[in-house]
Amino acid sequence: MARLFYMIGKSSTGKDTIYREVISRTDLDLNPLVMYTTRPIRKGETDGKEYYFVDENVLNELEKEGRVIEKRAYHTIHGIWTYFTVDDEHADLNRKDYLAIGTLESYAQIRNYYGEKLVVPVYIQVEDGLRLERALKREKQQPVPKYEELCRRFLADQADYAEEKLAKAGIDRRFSNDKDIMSCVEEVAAFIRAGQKK
Ligand SMILES: Nc1ncnc2c1ncn2[C@@H]1O[C@H](COP(=O)(O)OP(=O)(O)OP(=O)(O)O)[C@@H](O)[C@H]1O
Repeated sequence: MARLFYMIGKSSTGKDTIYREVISRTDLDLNPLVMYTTRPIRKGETDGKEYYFVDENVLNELEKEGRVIEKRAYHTIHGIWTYFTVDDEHADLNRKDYLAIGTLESYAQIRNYYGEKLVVPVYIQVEDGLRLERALKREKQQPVPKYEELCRRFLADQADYAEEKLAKAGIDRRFSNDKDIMSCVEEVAAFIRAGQKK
């Protein structure tokens, strides 16, 4: 049976980094399920890789066509950034295994859309102080660091990933990325491999 391994976690827990490592493991044969966003592209990102970077008009068109599975809008200090998943020609969930990154909320909606058996959550966590340090270091490397946005996201994450919400969504397994990134990658890869055999 095909599966969608859905990676979630607060900002700067290492999801993108772990995602890149895990998806490159040819033995796992995972396909990317790339989401869409209206947020501006960051330095080092590629359209169609981390996200499809589109504008509001494209989002409105896709919604009219009934192809938006889930969407979430963030009221940032730079305007509204919408992240969304589209039932498009890239998703062949009947035959292939996929790896995606999303939020706890989008996970719940995707699971409702595709079903519990198909969507497997992979929750990444990092101790908050360490996570804030990593977020700041990453932001400093941007041409125009957006520190207010970093703080907003940090605080929003505390509410979005509250323990009761994790419990309600049925997240019982956690992958810690407090230490060396590769040990977390190995743990996630082993979990996916075991899930593929079930
Ligand atoms: N184990 C680790 N040790 C040290 N630094 C790490 C580790 N894992 C990730 N990082 C660094 O932490 C920063 C955040 O990682 P990354 O961008 O992958 O997080 P993310 O969860 O995808 O964040 P966001 O959701 O905000 O996009 C990056 O600069 C990354 O290089």
